Amino acid sequence: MFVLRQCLTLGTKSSVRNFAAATNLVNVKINEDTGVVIMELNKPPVNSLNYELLEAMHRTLVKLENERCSGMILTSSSPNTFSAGLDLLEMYKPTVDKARKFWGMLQNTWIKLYSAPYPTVAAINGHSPAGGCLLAMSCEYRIMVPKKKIGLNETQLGIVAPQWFQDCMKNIIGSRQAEKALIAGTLFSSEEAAKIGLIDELATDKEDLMKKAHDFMDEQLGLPPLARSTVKIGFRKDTLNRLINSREVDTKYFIDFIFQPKVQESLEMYLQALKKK
Ligand SMILES: CC/C=C\C/C=C\C/C=C\CCC/C=C/C(=O)SCCNC(=O)CCNC(=O)[C@H](O)C(C)(C)COP(=O)(O)OP(=O)(O)OC[C@H]1O[C@@H](n2cnc3c(N)ncnc32)[C@H](O)[C@@H]1OP(=O)(O)O
Repeated sequence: MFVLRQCLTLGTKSSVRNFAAATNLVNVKINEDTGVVIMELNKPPVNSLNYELLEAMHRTLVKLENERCSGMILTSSSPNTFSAGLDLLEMYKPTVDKARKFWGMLQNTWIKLYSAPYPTVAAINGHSPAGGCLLAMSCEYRIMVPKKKIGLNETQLGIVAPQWFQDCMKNIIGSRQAEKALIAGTLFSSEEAAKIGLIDELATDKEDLMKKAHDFMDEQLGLPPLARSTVKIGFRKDTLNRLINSREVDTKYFIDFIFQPKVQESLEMYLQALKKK
């Protein structure tokens, strides 16, 4: 399979097609021979997840349902960051309507990504805090370059990782480790994340990252797809249903929380600190 992949990558015949996207916020390429898709987040400088980026991801995930997609590798075009998490400007002094629309799109995107029947790999080529970590945790397998940071650091910002973010972490590293990490808002180095199982593999560099992502994909493509996806969804259904059955309550928590003056103050201070860096 590896030889086949090399031929497809290096061969003269171009079997890779750009997947028509209505925006350049995501670059999507599908290998027409293998059906493997690479979705690259492309919102410089740090892929902060605003409504438009989430909508572009969601639209792509919906489109992939009608394509011969056998698997998806999620990565980023930024040299240093996989995703900086939710765009803080979506939470800082929004209108209620804007906040509601934003949160709804985040929920939609997560539900699609978490429940994708095909194998999904996060090729984490840079920092991946908070919502960035959520995206990575929603994939089935995580590979990361060295010396970057990943984790749910919301507490450090004076905000709270929603239940479904927390559930994703618990499912990966276990309840005790997750509780400690969530309370402290720990950002782990790539190396620490590998030790506790938050990521599955460390890559040596970006080239090795993509090679390892394709290796994982090759292994998965050798499995009977229906059996594979049935087991996957079986493992994920409780976490999915917990949000699906409480979307409205979850949105209300989000809105009530971010509109508190103390939370707005924390966000303002954090945004200023980021700008001053
Ligand atoms: C049980 C639960 C019950 C109830 C819960 C109820 C409610 C929940 C309520 C809220 C939930 C919210 C959940 C939130 C999730 C999130 O994802 S919040 C976002 C957290 N993200 C971060 O903390 C990361 C911040 N960014 C960084 O640390 C760094 O930028 C980086 C390490 C990612 C990259 O570093 P550099 O390469 O050095 O880049 P710069 O820092 O210089 O940044 C460049 C540029 O981008 C701006 N920026 C960075 N991150 C963000 C962001 N997340 N949003 C918006 N903008 C961002 C930064 O300010 C710089 O801007 P300029 O100075 O160039 O204008």
